[in-house]
Amino acid sequence: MAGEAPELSAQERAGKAFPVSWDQFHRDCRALTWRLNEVGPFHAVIAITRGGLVPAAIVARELGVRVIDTVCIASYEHNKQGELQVLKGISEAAMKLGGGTGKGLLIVDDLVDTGKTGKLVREMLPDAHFATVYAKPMGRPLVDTFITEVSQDTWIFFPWDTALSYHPPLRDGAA
Ligand SMILES: O=P(O)(O)OC[C@H]1O[C@H](OP(=O)(O)OP(=O)(O)O)[C@H](O)[C@@H]1O
Ligand code: HPA
Ligand SMILES: [Mg+2]
Repeated sequence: MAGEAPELSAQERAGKAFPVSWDQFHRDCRALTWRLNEVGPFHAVIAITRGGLVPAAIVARELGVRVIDTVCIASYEHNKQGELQVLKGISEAAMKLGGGTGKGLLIVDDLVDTGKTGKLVREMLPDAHFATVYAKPMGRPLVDTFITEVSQDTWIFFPWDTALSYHPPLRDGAA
């Protein structure tokens, strides 16, 4: 259909790799907080698990927010997206802090890709501020604040999903 991104195979998606180190991730989260500090204050941070837990901890620490809640959503099996499953909704206490619509609440996730996860959480908290560290073009319109945009066919490798390992030289036989 016109205007829609073509379906990419797992290999194509994994082809353009964007590996992120712990150091880089921490820096990017701090940069995100600088921007969010202009928008707040926030009553609470809502982390979209699991990927949003790490940036939420860093952002909450920098902003001095001590109330942190989770919305638990699963959809990807490796790099293939399936049906979205809400495993746990937002707590009543956090809902109350956001006046039922999310006003004054900060939703944090590691990234938006297709935007499906972000859209679902935005529907739960329409007046909340939604921040991610990274954004791909399809999901970008859903995010209020982010730090780095990567292309739709890039796969971001987070430090908690990776480990240091041997990488063969580019030129055949150079090892
Ligand atoms: O914009 P979308 O295409 O919806 O994708 C973005 C979501 O996908 C990943 O979560 P995932 O469902 O893999 O779960 P995880 O956070 O537990 O790894 C990521 O952490 C975002 O939450
Ligand atoms: O690029 C990505 N990297 C890691 N997890 C993801 N979930 C959706 N897109 C991505
Ligand atoms: Mg996630």
